[in-house]
Amino acid sequence: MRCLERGVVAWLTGLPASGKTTIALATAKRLRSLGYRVEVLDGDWVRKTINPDAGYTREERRRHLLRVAWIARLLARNGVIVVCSFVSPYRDVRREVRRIVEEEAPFLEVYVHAPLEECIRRDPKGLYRRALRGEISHFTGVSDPYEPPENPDLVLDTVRNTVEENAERLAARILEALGEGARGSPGSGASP
Ligand SMILES: Nc1ncnc2c1ncn2[C@@H]1O[C@H](COP(=O)(O)OS(=O)(=O)O)[C@@H](OP(=O)(O)O)[C@H]1O
Ligand SMILES: Nc1ncnc2c1ncn2[C@@H]1O[C@H](COP(=O)(O)OP(=O)(O)O)[C@@H](O)[C@H]1O
Repeated sequence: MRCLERGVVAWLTGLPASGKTTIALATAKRLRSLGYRVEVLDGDWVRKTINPDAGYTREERRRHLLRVAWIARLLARNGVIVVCSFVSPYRDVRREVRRIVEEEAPFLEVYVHAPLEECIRRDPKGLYRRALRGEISHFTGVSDPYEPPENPDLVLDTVRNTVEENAERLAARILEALGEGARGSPGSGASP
């Protein structure tokens, strides 16, 4: 197991069904196989466990995401690589998240991109179908806005690229932020 003095937070933002969870898990698997300690904080999981009362109004999402930012910060300052996957649709809230994390650890904003029509086509949970019928209020992409990042650290296109290609790119970007070198080879800059 590699021991980093300080980790990093990679924050995946994108529409529902854009591929955030899938990429987060594939990236974590890849980094763990290289010996890094990785935590994935995912919207569905956090909403089931830590934040069971969080709803989807703007203010509820903001409170939910700022709590996650603090958890991610604590983990990262203790040497854990944290991959967060949240719709996190509002630019100003993502800015607040970055500010919280960057006081103690590097932060990467990662835009997981697929066009809305493709997300609607995938619809793995059937939520777009329900939202389009008017059964879910404040549904991102349908009845609530998604504000794309203006200056993301990385863009992952989930139509053109496979899950594995995107996971490889994200893992490489994370290792770069850690100063670990592109392939994370042993002895390439890990903290003593
Ligand atoms: N109204 C509404 N808007 C957006 N998403 C909704 C909504 N209601 C339920 N869901 C499902 O909840 C997942 C989003 O949770 P997040 O915590 O990532 O959202 S947020 O960052 O607080 O905006 C999101 O999961 P993902 O598909 O994994 O993104 C949806 O499946
Ligand atoms: N290149 C890709 N990257 C990620 N997901 C993809 C890709 N191609 C198809 N998918 C599918 O899209 C869906 C994305 O779902 P999920 O990862 O839960 O997205 P999100 O967490 O953004 O809601 C999954 O069913 C996944 O198999």
